[in-house]
Amino acid sequence: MKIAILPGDGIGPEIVAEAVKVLERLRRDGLDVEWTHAPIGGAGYDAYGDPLPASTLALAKAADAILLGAVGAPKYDALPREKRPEQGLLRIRKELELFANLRPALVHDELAAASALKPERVAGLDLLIVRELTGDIYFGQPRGIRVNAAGEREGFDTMVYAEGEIRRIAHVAFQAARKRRKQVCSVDKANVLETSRLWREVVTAVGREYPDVALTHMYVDNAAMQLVRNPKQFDVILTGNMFGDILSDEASMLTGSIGMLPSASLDAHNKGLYEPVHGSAPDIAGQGVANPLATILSLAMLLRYSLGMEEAARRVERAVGAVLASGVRTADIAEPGVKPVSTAAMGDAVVAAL
Ligand SMILES: NC(=O)c1ccc[n+]([C@@H]2O[C@H](COP(=O)([O-])OP(=O)(O)OC[C@H]3O[C@@H](n4cnc5c(N)ncnc54)[C@H](O)[C@@H]3O)[C@@H](O)[C@H]2O)c1
Ligand SMILES: CC(C)[C@H](C(=O)O)[C@@H](O)C(=O)O
Ligand SMILES: [Mg+2]
Repeated sequence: MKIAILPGDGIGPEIVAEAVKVLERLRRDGLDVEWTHAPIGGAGYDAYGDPLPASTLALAKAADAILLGAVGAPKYDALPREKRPEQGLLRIRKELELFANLRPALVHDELAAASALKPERVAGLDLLIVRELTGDIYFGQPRGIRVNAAGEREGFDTMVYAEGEIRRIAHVAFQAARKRRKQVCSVDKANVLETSRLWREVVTAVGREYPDVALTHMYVDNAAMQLVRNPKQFDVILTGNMFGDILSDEASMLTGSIGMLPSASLDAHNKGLYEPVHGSAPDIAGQGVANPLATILSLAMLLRYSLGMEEAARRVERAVGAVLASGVRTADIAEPGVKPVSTAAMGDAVVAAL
């Protein structure tokens, strides 16, 4: 099995190095995997003048799965849009048709005290955000900055969803719910947006094919509030690209830190790109303090969904659980009075637990 490793920018290379340590350990134990590194984002721009170099895309297409760190850094902010690091990520998602973004928010008991909420509100929390990833206002045309009739510049984007795009992501959510607690909450803004009215209609129709799964609908503003008020009411949250982006960062704080949240972005055949939900964290990049667990847990998802190596995936997740139980903490999840360890020490602890 071949994995393309795309570290990216900022803390990306630091956290990905720890996931690679885990892979090295698994390979020593007989796992049949090999991997190749390639630049993406700002690193791609620096090397080839393109945030998604053709060689990186070719490597990603040829691989069985992709592990990505994060992209983006302030030094690229002034570049035209197509040269900016984030475009590398958006393009690889689109090129590989990775329309299904799974973002599980799971509270490890040991971290309940680190949650933004009271421990009893989040203890045992296990929700899954199913975010559509290749449509919505992220990709809709037209978009740009133009001069309006008053002679003023105005920015505009287009929010658009085709029925087929809604239908296929809805199926992913209902199928996921079948393996869980059989509840889907579809999140939209159907009281205001036409896109959302169609979204609700199509999701409702797909829901009829899953009579064993309970479907509810919620407006996104209410969902943002309910996630904080009573997150355990949710099993699977199904939503579009932009709402899912925002709600998943919010959900991360229920688990203690954004440094804990992994993700899988899958195509129709479970080929996937795996990455932490967080970004390149320029404020802490280069300091060796970032939490690598979201990336290591993304590797576990990669082993499970794209390589079919369920036992190896569980082994990695158990190792992370054991490390948390032993009290090892990076700064983002350290309780008051606990001396945090470095990124590398956290990776070493996971390898040792393996
Ligand atoms: N998937 C991605 O590659 C991705 C995702 C989000 C943002 N970005 C990009 O990253 C850059 C920075 O964006 P931002 O600051 O809004 O979001 P961010 O997620 O990078 O950082 C937000 C905050 O969370 C902290 N944080 C993030 N990951 C952490 C980790 N593993 N351990 C400890 N703390 C962590 C950061 O230090 C920062 O304080 C931007 O260029 C943005 O476009 C990329
Ligand atoms: C960097 C950005 C393009 C990306 C997104 O908005 O999808 C990020 O925030 C994410 O959550 O993966
Ligand atoms: Mg995001």
